[in-house]
Amino acid sequence: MAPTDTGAPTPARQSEFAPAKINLTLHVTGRRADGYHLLDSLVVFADLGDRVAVAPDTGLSLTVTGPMAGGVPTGPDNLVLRAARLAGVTGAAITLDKHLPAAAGIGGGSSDAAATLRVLRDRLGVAMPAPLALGADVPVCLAARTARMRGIGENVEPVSGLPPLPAVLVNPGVSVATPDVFRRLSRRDGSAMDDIPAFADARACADWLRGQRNDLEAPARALAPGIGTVLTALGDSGAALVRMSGSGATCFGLFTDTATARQAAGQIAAANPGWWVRSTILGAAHHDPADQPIEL
Ligand SMILES: C[C@@](CO)(OP(=O)(O)O)[C@H](O)COP(=O)(O)OP(=O)(O)OC[C@H]1O[C@@H](n2ccc(N)nc2=O)[C@H](O)[C@@H]1O
Ligand SMILES: Nc1ncnc2c1ncn2[C@@H]1O[C@H](COP(=O)(O)OP(=O)(O)O)[C@@H](O)[C@H]1O
Repeated sequence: MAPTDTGAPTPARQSEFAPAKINLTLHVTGRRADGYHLLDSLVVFADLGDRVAVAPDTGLSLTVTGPMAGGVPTGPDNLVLRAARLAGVTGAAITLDKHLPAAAGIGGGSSDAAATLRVLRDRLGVAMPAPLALGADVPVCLAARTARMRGIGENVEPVSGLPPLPAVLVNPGVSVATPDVFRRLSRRDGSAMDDIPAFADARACADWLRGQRNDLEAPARALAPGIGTVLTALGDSGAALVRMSGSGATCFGLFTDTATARQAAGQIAAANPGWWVRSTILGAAHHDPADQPIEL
């Protein structure tokens, strides 16, 4: 690994939080000649996620641990190793502690890649490569703060004025492949998201969001009908707004207070033992005190 910019000794092991990404909205507004879709999305981050730790070593290696490690690739295809290679790193022992479901529309892999790039840049002085090469979601995950994402994902504009949003995330344990969901879109020329106002509170934000969309929700539901069951369960639990994130299958419910969100999560989890259910706060950038502030 390259030395730090300051010339100070490189610390032995550095770690970084990789928060879950939630698309509060996801409008598909066009399609490029190469098949990638133009998006307009309000993206927030949760206070739960994975953790990437990097220690200097002679070769490049990855160990995947944690409750959601099952099924996550451990070889060169893992986005953490792809990120390290893209940054030109050849000597690092990386540990990925996995808490987010994979292929779930909450950017687990993209956020892991972004956290790897952040730890390499901010703690270890490695030059930042162009993140889009790792996936359309990686630029916004690099910012790891509330943002409006446009283009295919490369245009990331910080957004302020969102209150912290108490929420429940639910994944029914079915994974849907992102390309399959985009392929099933019935139209690709939807309207852009409305301009984002400042919100007095979580209810005002939920009210505004009701007038926006996730255009991938209908095609994902057609591929995985279980998504509809999750949305119904969240709606029945008293959420002010329910929607799918990204290309699914994870859905979120927004609540007006944390206690109600926690109670709803408990009820949904008890009734559906196979589901991944978590209460969280969305939109408060980086709850992890170990992390550095991120500049866009
Ligand atoms: C849909 C979104 C919304 O935030 O989230 P997820 O469902 O993945 O969480 C992202 O755009 C996903 O980003 P990411 O998962 O990094 O996508 P990539 O690896 O670049 O692309 C996977 C595939 O998705 C399709 N794709 C992705 C992004 C985009 N703007 N247009 C597309 O058509 C393409 O078929 C591409 O081959
Ligand atoms: N670190 C990682 N964590 C999760 N999935 C990964 C990782 N690296 C590569 N992948 C692959 O990336 C795909 C997309 O994963 P992920 O980013 O979690 O989902 P999504 O794009 O739906 O938000 C998965 O199918 C998985 O095989």
